[in-house]
Amino acid sequence: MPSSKNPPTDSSAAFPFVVVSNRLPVDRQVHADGTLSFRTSPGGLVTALEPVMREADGAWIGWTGSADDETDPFEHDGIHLIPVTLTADDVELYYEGFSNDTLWPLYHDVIAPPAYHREWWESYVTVNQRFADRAAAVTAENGTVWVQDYQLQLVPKMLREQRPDLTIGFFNHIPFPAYGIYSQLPWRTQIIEGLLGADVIGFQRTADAGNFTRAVRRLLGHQTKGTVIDVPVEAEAEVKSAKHRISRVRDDKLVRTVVAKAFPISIDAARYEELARRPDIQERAREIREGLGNPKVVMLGVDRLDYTKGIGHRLKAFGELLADGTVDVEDVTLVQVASPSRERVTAYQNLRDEIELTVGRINGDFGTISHTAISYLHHGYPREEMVALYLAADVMLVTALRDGMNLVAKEYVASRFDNDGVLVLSEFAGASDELRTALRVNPHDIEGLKESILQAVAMPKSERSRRMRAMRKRVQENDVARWSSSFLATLTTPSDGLALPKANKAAPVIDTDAALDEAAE
Ligand SMILES: O=P(O)(O)OC[C@H]1O[C@H](O[C@H]2O[C@H](CO)[C@@H](O)[C@H](O)[C@H]2O)[C@H](O)[C@@H](O)[C@@H]1O
Ligand SMILES: O=c1ccn([C@@H]2O[C@H](COP(=O)(O)OP(=O)(O)O)[C@@H](O)[C@H]2O)c(=O)[nH]1
Repeated sequence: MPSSKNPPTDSSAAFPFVVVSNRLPVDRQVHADGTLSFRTSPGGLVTALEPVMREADGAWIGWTGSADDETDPFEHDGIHLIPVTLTADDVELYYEGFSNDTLWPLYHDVIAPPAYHREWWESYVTVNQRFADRAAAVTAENGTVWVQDYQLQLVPKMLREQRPDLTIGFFNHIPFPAYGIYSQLPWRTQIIEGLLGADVIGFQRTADAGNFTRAVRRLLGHQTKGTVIDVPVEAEAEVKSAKHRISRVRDDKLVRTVVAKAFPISIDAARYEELARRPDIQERAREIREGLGNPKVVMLGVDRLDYTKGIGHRLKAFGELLADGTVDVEDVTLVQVASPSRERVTAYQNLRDEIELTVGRINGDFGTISHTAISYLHHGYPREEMVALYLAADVMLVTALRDGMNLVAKEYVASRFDNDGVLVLSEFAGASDELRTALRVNPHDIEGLKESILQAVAMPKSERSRRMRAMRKRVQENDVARWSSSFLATLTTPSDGLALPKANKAAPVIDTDAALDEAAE
């Protein structure tokens, strides 16, 4: 049932291509004097989708980041933005609760314990319906809707029920857990059914797609082959509208074919290199090093302050290196950007306390009047400053315990047009599938992490350059434009790459009108 918030926009505003994500790329802020300002929303989803949307003539549906904000649709940077209102209760139950205290820890291998509350689930259903209604109201006939991420997993099914004419894609930016973990979720079947409303479901890693497909088999018993899932067709409208994806399988059953496959996300690599080549940004990088007292080695960590990012493990390794004297505070400084995130969720508040206590202890124990061991920054910085930090850093530390992709790792590589710098990269971040010449680490193994940090600090220039060149090639070739075009190509040309079951091979596409007649007889 359509929800009352944000009633459908005028039908004249119909977009052939619509992206739906929890967050819009910017928070629109109205100041007391009536002036407006825009602040970039946190996180890699926005970093990745912004360039895609600037190229596409579509609309982006999402939340502005403030409770009870009833902002009308507006244009920003050439992108048409359509806000969805979240009340203070929605923020607490749907966003902070079910999305970030149930799904987030569950999907990140229960690093923190997920909480299961029925009222959070109810709010998740209500808010997903609101996003689906909004998309249904603004998308042109036979248009394409691309739904993003774990906050909106019910939207594909809800949207298909209202608008079977649409082509629907879904991309999951975070890991999809193994069935042994996923099966904890009291609403595990509803979520899988929600996702199967899409025609193509994208994941960061092949392992995530495999975990999802296994969950589909275990919970629903649907047939799967390779990346293709056969979903039995129930509604007549579905058959009539989605001809190209309907096929007949054994026993004359009609199925929709859904593709579940890895499409590793990336960044606008050329844009990062362009920024890194700017003289003012290079000057800023020099200033940063000077401000730190020109240490021999600058190490850098950049993360949302999130327990998945392994910031504590990184600090432990660095603290032990200082304690055992292998690293001298006069020579090596760690800059840790920990940008504020989900600050009302208890697990995030506890994490902040822990991290800040550890930083304080390490600085107190090892700092000198002229050198601080860790420069800790609890801020969110604009992209230009991020690039200056990347240029200033000899060693980049990405030690996530679990991470969908980690765009910071790719941004570091894209910015280092000088082919210098060493990336220490957790094997539990999606980026590690591609950046094979990084120093790959298991962040739980503190001894191994310490050894890798020492190896990075002492690495000869020729080896740094060889490793960085290989990673740069990969990031330049597989940039965000390639990510979106390969996803959208799979979405809009469904026969591409489909490993159809044997019974379908002779006639993968059927005459659906005739099939309906037959079914009616
Ligand atoms: O919107 P927030 O709750 O403030 O969180 C920010 C975003 O965090 C997550 O980002 C993920 O997407 C990145 C791009 O694909 C990926 O590199 C990273 O590994 C993920 O953690 C989240 O998935 C987004 O929905 C949030 O907007
Ligand atoms: O102060 C900051 C910290 C981070 N970021 C950006 O936030 C994104 C983080 O994405 P990532 O995939 O690494 O992790 P997520 O936060 O999405 O889990 C990257 O584009 C960073 O450059 C930023 O612009 N300013």
